[in-house]
Amino acid sequence: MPVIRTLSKVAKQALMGTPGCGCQPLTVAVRSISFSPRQVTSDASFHSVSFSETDHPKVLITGGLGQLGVGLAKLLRMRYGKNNVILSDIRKPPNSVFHSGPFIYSDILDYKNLREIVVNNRITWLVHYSALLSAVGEANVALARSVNITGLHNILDIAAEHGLRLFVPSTIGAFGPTSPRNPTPDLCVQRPRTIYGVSKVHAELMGEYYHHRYGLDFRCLRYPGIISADSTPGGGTTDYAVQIFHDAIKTGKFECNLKPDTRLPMMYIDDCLRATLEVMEAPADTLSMRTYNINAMSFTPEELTRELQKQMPELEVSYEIDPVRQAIADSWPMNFDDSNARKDWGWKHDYDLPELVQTMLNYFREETRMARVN
Ligand SMILES: NC(=O)c1ccc[n+]([C@@H]2O[C@H](COP(=O)([O-])OP(=O)(O)OC[C@H]3O[C@@H](n4cnc5c(N)ncnc54)[C@H](O)[C@@H]3O)[C@@H](O)[C@H]2O)c1
Ligand SMILES: C[C@@H](O)[C@H](N)C(=O)O
Repeated sequence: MPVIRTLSKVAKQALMGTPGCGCQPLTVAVRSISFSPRQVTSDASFHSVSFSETDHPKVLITGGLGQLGVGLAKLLRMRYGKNNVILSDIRKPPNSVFHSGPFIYSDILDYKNLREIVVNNRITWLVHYSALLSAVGEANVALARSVNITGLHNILDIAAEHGLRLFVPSTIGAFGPTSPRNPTPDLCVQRPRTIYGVSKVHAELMGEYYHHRYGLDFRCLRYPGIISADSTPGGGTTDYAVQIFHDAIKTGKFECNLKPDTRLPMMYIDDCLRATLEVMEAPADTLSMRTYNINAMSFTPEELTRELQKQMPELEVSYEIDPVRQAIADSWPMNFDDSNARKDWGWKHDYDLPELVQTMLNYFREETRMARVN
């Protein structure tokens, strides 16, 4: 009974806020009475690992076989050692991925399995990449709701129980038609019209709530559309900007599913992965917020085509608009204001449109050359 009374007092303080003091004292109060978001058995705290800044973190990446996970694992393994970064997914990994470092099956909807992986591998950082993206999410709302929302709840509880540092990416898709679109600041109206966007706003808010309520070290970046050469996108609205390179090299022709003047924020994968590493390593006291926009460039299909045609004048682009993707794109930011990330933890992108196009073409040309040699 006294515990319940103390808890409700703590909860009341959390809701009302304490003038002149930050969230830290509340966090300490909550932890000192061992209040965790989900009922846990007593052995859970025995297995939890405290991460000292001088140690290497032990990282688990969920949804790691998508467009971004393998590249992130490579970057983190270079920094923390091969065996300190575990990739996981529900799909079978290709040989090259399986032999490049630890891989494990993990379905984020299976709470016990997740917990077992975190405990047995003494995980200290969790990068939560599993999700259904915007276009596939609209095609399967029930599954998107389950993976993106129920799965996130499992991740938050596991991370809070085991004192993990948790990274969850958000997206330009977390904004909607009533948000300011050019530029979109960190804090503004967020009323997305896709299940993907709704689930990502939910993730931002839940992560920040767990941070204030339970002291969870939650970190979140809103990624723009990510462009990569050696991995394929998983069904998003910005995928055209990757597909155009494949088709340009293979056939010299591309059919674009967005209108020529659809402007969206975009980023080369190396910038995205480096930003993720940098925000994960940033000292907590540099983070004035827990969810940041990050930006690099912003372009339309027409502008991307023109940049490509500087090197491939024969490239032909036609337009066959997909109404679902177009409606999504028309509700998203055109430009992202990432001044807080630049100010707080020194975010700076390396790739603008010309460097992006050059790097992508170099990759595909080299791949074609190698294929001819073999
Ligand atoms: N790629 C982008 O342009 C972009 C932009 C903004 C944000 N993001 C975010 O970054 C993260 C990674 O994006 P991505 O492009 O690699 O996504 P992706 O769609 O390519 O990969 C997602 C992975 O999640 C896995 N998955 C699905 N259900 C699962 C489950 N139940 N348990 C475990 N794994 C499951 C899939 O098998 C897939 O490999 C996502 O959260 C996405 O929202 C991506
Ligand atoms: C923008 C991002 O979240 C993803 N590439 C999508 O289009 O759905």
